[in-house]
Amino acid sequence: MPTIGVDAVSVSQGGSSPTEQAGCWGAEVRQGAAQPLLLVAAAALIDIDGRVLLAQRPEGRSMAGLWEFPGGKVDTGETPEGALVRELQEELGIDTRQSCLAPIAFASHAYESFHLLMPLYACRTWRGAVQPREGQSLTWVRPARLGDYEMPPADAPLVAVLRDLL
Ligand SMILES: Nc1nc2c([nH]c(=O)n2[C@H]2C[C@H](O)[C@@H](COP(=O)(O)OP(=O)(O)OP(=O)(O)O)O2)c(=O)[nH]1
Repeated sequence: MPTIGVDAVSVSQGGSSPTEQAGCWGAEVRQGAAQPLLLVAAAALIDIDGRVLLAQRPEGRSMAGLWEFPGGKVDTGETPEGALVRELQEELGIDTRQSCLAPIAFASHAYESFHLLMPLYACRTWRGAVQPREGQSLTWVRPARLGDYEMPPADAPLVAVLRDLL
């Protein structure tokens, strides 16, 4: 059986240069010099009614006003899961050390000054009551209504996965 070489595949894609190709989410697929990679861990907290928690990014931060999944940057020496447990305690006052943090999707998105790599974990149980510890607004959203909330561009694929999953 004949094999198809890489050249043949390139031709079938239209022959545009790699940096001009659009990804499946309309984002530019950058090759060559990469921006620094930023690792962020985020959670889809799911309540007993199947709603997902979104937090609004406060004034003074990048992308202020947009709704996001709770979480934050993974510090040096931390695992993504460890960082997430810490962030959920800091931001929401909940304890997820004994929780099942199930990886369900990840975002890989080129922002202007960094490339975001963000695993998303589903979490259905935690200790304590969810509270906005950092002055952020919080809302519980049915999966079908996630599209009503303006979120960072990196989150679009994650919303699609959640809608399918829940
Ligand atoms: N937690 C979280 N961050 C997200 C999401 N989508 C998305 O693009 N991000 C980006 C925004 C930030 O650049 C970065 C998370 O950083 P962070 O929350 O720990 O820190 P920060 O707001 O102080 O970030 P920054 O102002 O320095 O940009 O990931 C999301 O759904 N959840």
